[in-house]
Amino acid sequence: MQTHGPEPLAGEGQAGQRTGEVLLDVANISLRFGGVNALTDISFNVREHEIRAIIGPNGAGKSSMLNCINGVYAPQQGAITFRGQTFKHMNSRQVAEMGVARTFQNLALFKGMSVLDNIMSGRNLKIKSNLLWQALRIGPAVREEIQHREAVERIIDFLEIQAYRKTPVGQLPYGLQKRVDLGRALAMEPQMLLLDEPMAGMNVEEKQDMCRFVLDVNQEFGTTVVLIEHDMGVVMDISDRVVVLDYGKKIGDGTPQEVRNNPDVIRAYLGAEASSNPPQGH
Ligand SMILES: Nc1ncnc2c1ncn2[C@@H]1O[C@H](COP(=O)(O)OP(=O)(O)OP(=O)(O)O)[C@@H](O)[C@H]1O
Repeated sequence: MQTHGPEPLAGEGQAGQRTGEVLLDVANISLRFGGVNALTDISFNVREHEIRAIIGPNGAGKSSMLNCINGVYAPQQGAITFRGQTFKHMNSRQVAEMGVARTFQNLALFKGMSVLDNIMSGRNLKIKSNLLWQALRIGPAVREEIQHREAVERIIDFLEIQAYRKTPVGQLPYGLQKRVDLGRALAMEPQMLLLDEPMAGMNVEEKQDMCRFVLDVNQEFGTTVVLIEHDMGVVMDISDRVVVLDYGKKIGDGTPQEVRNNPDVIRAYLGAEASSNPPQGH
């Protein structure tokens, strides 16, 4: 398989001896919207168990990249290979079935439904019994429902949201809603989790909690994480490697330390009036 970017050997990730083989390989992706080149010839890879960040100024192409990976957008050029299987025209459901789950920048939860039911909705792909069995609550449907409920309860415990199990999601503070969104993605038991700005709009305490949960998911379940994040302190703290995009092009790729010292990256952030928020970390 073709690989890209600086190559730590398997097991040499920043966070210790835990990264493995290449799980996701993005090769020469280009995506256009009419006259806008959202992505131009982007290549990078993600290793098993890695936390890989995608950063860049506003409009750099980060969400577009995530949308290509999970089948929302079909790039005009390039190929994406997940677990050795290359997909060009795969839709979101097919990508999800392969083990890729995603959270969204703007929450896409069912606000009137309880925390429990929202997380349960993440199990849809895993429900095997047919609709008639489910409606009649007979046979395998009952056993299956018990299993799914147990899995959801484990996630609720893991995310420490037991007190809100029955609360309609719309009544929760924003930070907790983001946690429920993570829970719904985890309910798919994904091999790879795509997080689109998981800390956006959070206060310091909520960010610390979310960081802890992302690290715990990565370490306890071995889930590979790809995240878009604007908070450079968070990115520098929790990522093994970072891809930097600017105007749809890749301008940096490496460990947080390498990216922080990359003159192109510094220039892009300063140029994008982000001088108050260059990639310095804490
Ligand atoms: N569906 C679309 N139709 C037309 N243009 C789009 C579409 N999605 C993204 N773009 C354009 O592609 C470019 C990259 O946008 P994208 O949202 O991927 O950037 P981003 O790095 O995620 O930005 P932000 O940090 O502001 O969320 C922008 O110029 C944007 O206007």
